[in-house]
Parts: sequence; C-alpha cells; structure tokens
Amino acid sequence: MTVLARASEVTRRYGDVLALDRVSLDIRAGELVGLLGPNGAGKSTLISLFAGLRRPSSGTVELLGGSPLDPARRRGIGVTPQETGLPETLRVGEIVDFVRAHFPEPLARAELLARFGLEDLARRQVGGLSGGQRRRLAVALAFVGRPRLVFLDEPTTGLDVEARRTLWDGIRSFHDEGGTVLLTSHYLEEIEALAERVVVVGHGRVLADDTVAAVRDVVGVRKVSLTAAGLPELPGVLSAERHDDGRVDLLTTDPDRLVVELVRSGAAFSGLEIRPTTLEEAFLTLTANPEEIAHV
Ligand SMILES: Nc1ncnc2c1ncn2[C@@H]1O[C@H](COP(=O)(O)OP(=O)(O)OP(=O)(O)O)[C@@H](O)[C@H]1O
Repeated sequence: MTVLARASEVTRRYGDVLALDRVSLDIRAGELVGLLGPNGAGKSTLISLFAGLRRPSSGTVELLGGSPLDPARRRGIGVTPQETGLPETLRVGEIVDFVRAHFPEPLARAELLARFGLEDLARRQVGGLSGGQRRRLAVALAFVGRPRLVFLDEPTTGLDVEARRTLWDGIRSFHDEGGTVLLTSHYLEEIEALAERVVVVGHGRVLADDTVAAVRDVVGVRKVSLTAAGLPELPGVLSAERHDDGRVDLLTTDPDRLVVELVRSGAAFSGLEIRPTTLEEAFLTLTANPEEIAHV
C-alpha cells in the first residue's frame, strides 16, 4: 500500500527537552490512524514535522513521496492544529471561500458546511460562534482542498456529545471515500470509534502500533469486578478501586490466578465479573510502564 507519510528514526529536541526519540512510523493510503498518548508525549510535535511546520533534529520525514517542506506536497494535506485563530469579523462562508481560493479543486462551500453540520452558520460572523462551533469550522477547513491526507490534533476537544458525533461523521465520510487521516485524541472512545490502527506514544517513543484490539491484548489487562466488604492482599493486582456501592474493580494480567487466590483466602464476595479492559485502561497501563512493553 502507498505510504503517504513516513517518519524514519526521527528525533526532535527543544533545547534540553527530548520531544521525540527515534520515532519511525508509516501512514498508508486509506488508513485512519489514532495517535494516543498523555500530555507531552510528542503527538503535536510529530504532526508538525509531518506537516512541514518544523524540522526533525535528526532522522527523516517524508510527505507524499517528498519533503514536507515542499509547498506542492503540503497542498495535498489538510491540518487542524490544537489551537487555531480565525478572523473574528469574517463570516463562516467567507472564511470557507478564502481557504477554498488556495486550492485548485476545492469542495463546494455548501457541501463542506453540510458535511460538518455548519450549514445554518454560513452567514454568521466567527466572533459570534460558540467555542464548539469554531472548533467544528477549524476542523472542516482541513478538508476544503480535497486533501489526500488530513492531520487533526485533538479535533473534538471541548465539544459536546452531539457536536463530537457530527465531526466524527464528517471525518468518517472522508475516510469512506478513500481519505487518509491521522488524528490525536485524549478521548479514548474517539480512537475506538474512528480508528482501525492505534499508535501509542509516551515519553517521545512509539510504545505500540497495532489494531485497537491488539493493543489491548498486548497489555493483557483484565478487570475483575466483585462485591465484597473487605479483601485480603491479592497477588498480581495492578490497581484496585472501591466504589460507593461496595463493588471493587481489580486490574490484573492474570485473572485466573487472582480468582483462585481470592477463593483460597476465604473472603466473602458476590457478583464476580471478568472482562477485558477498555482502551483507556490499557493505555494507562502502557504509558505507566513503558519498560514492560519495550518488546512491542
Ligand atoms: N516549542 C516548544 N518549546 C519547548 N518545548 C516544547 C515545544 N513544543 C513542545 N515542547 C515540549 O515537547 C514535549 C512534547 O510536546 P507535544 O506538544 O508534542 O506533546 P503532545 O503529546 O502533543 O501533548 P498534548 O497532549 O499535551 O498536546 C513536551 O515536553 C513539551 O513541553
């Protein structure tokens, strides 16, 4: 499959801060990739390198078969950074037209606005939009030029559930038509809802690069949930959380052993359930213990 963006052994420093540490990553045509990692992991830095906004300290970055610094290559991508500033006095439709003017075959204004649920706002000044409406507009603008590849840095931060779903639909329809997307998110449900592939970054390194299901399997953490008044110390518990209703959630990589030890301890319990962890739980485990998954 065609590689649209490639980072090879990329390191990026800001003074003494090592933001990316020998990162290698391919984004192939037609993929929808979720980039997941805690604050400061290096996600935004990686996007800025792919988009040609910064250069790596060492290693190489390719975009659409050439240098990301080449304006012709950059015209083939769309980017929405984490923060955007749009002129307050322009109307939504005017901004869309302004951006459209930079591309040879832009999407029609009405089509773009409809895709992102903005059709009723075309005549509204940007200064009068809510934060969520501005964010939807900023994301929509990445799609104006019919890009081959779109980079979205936390596209739905600050959006309510409905606005988030509208944006997801817009991103999905682009992907369904063959578009390629790399998005970062702190909303783990967003990665699960949209992405087929998840790249987990932490401390400037790629910790895992696989399907959402495989990343969960790599971690292999299961949640053992039960109701008990009190529990003895049990082996292999990564974390324990007690809820107000008396239920206790225990995270472990070896639920069989945990249950055997629980029964052996003679502690009274009821309502035992064992289930896979959510991506969020897997993610927290991955980023908390990078040395444990160095083999991934
Ligand atoms: N311009 C800069 N000058 C100095 N340090 C920077 C700069 N930009 C980023 N950093 C540092 O580089 C590291 C990676 O930052 P980056 O913004 O890429 O992380 P991130 O994963 O996008 O985080 P977040 O989820 O908070 O957006 C952090 O330690 C950050 O403080």
